[in-house]
Amino acid sequence: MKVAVGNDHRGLCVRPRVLGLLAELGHEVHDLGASGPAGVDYPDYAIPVAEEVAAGKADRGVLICATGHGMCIAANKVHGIRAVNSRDVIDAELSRRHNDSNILCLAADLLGEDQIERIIRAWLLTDFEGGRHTRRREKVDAYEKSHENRT
Ligand SMILES: O=C(CO)[C@H](O)[C@H](O)COP(=O)(O)O
Repeated sequence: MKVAVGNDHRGLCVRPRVLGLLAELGHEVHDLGASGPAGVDYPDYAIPVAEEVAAGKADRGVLICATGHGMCIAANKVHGIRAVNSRDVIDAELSRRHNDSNILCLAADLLGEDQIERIIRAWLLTDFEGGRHTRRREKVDAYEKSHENRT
């Protein structure tokens, strides 16, 4: 898969491990993250990654900040994005199986690197189950579509 990755200054510490893991797993990585320790603003990284995923230029996105919350909030403003902030493997798997999440947000301050690696591996390997979950996802999509271009 093509995976777009972004981090702010607080996600910088886990960036090498995440980029290395994705490459090791054979994914094509587009790194859009901050590369230095200077304080930056998470929307400047979340939105470009989300736009790549929404446009189909990337299949999935991974975003890392201190808590994962800011990245998740910002990414979900982009139409077509279903970003989740996962703290464990089961949570990440369920977000794929039930919600077809297309961006995974991670908390560098709250998760160890090993846990982050386990979460990413599981999330990338888990498929959307479809069925009743498709109907629910389509209701979200329909709401989003009906509110496009509203000011
Ligand atoms: O987790 C985050 C957003 O959800 C940011 O990484 C965090 O808020 C950055 O904080 P600071 O400017 O104090 O380093």
